[in-house]
Amino acid sequence: MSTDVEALNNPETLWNAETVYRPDLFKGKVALVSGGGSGIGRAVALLFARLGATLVICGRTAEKLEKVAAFVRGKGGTVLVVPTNVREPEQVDALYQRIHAEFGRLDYVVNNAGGQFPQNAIDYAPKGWAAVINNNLNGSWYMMQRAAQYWRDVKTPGSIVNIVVVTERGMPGVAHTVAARAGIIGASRTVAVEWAPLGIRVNCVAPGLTATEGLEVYPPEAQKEFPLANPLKRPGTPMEIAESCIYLSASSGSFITGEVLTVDGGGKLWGELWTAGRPEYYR
Ligand SMILES: CCCCCCC/C=C/C(=O)SCCNC(=O)CCNC(=O)[C@H](O)C(C)(C)COP(=O)(O)OP(=O)(O)OC[C@H]1O[C@@H](n2cnc3c(N)ncnc32)[C@H](O)[C@@H]1OP(=O)(O)O
Ligand SMILES: NC(=O)C1=CN([C@@H]2O[C@H](COP(=O)(O)OP(=O)(O)OC[C@H]3O[C@@H](n4cnc5c(N)ncnc54)[C@H](OP(=O)(O)O)[C@@H]3O)[C@@H](O)[C@H]2O)C=CC1
Repeated sequence: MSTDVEALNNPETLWNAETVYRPDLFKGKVALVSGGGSGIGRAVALLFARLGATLVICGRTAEKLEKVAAFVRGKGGTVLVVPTNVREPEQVDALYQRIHAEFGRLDYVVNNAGGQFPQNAIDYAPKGWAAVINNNLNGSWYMMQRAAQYWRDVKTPGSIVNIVVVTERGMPGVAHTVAARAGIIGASRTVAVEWAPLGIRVNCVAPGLTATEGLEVYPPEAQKEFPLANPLKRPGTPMEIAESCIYLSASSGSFITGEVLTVDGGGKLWGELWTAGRPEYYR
């Protein structure tokens, strides 16, 4: 892939990238981004911070989070780092308690933490299936349910954006994650109705192939075919996904709930993604 993944994910580049949003959009607001230490999550976190939000980032690896935090603090922003494994409900609970103790409010959650490995579904070990479901269905659910409980208890409105994958045509090589994300999309549509009386909006962003360091887990034969992923014949950028998350979180999204915003360069209409390599039959 000729795309310069490192440059597109460089914090300074992201911080200075053009954005359609005004600098004080989130002044006085608090935003939580899971998986904020790398890739899409870092881009979303940096954009929230740039637009004036107080930022909370979580993920399993403290060092990655601290690097992002140091960068934002260097720009004058306020950041709280809470290392958290979203698969552990007690850790998720402690995260929300900490946010309340530090800031006394929370306005936006972008539920981005997640991941999977490419393998033909017929070969999944039960432990592998369970790990991906735990990460992407259970972990995302704990994060969104706890956010809703928080907003119910403090009686303030809130917005959740769940990062999922494009599920319409499935995606060979990652059936486990497609199953998990389809579950989150279904849950989001359902709780969008249940939680509307609480002033809580719940939406999803479904990125297509996006240029992050996370793509390194895919085999070279899959990477070679990345330009076939969509009619624009390029990966999306972390900034493009970040701006779509801001669109749904901010007042631009105030009449949108239970929706899935697909940001995939048209990939669900035309494109091929063989994440574990293309089988002979389809050559
Ligand atoms: C072609 C491009 C695709 C574009 C679009 C696709 C949509 C999404 C793209 C992205 O998400 S990009 C990147 C996002 N980041 C990641 O995916 C992070 C990397 N992945 C992981 O960290 C792991 O896959 C994980 C399983 C999610 C981590 O969970 P955990 O730490 O619990 O797992 P492990 O202990 O490592 O493994 C548990 C279990 O899982 C099986 N397994 C893990 N890796 C593989 C593998 N490479 N191949 C086959 N099986 C695997 C295995 O059963 C493991 O158990 P043990 O064998 O270790 O006992
Ligand atoms: N890049 C792409 O093409 C696409 C990505 N996505 C999704 O977007 C999201 C971001 O991916 P991307 O930025 O590309 O890849 P990354 O691997 O860079 O991001 C995943 C982030 O999630 C964190 N994370 C993973 N598991 C957990 C966990 N159990 N608890 C807390 N944090 C966790 C990771 O941090 P740590 O390991 O330190 O915990 C990491 O920061 C993922 O959900 C991914 O599946 C969806 C479609 C396409």
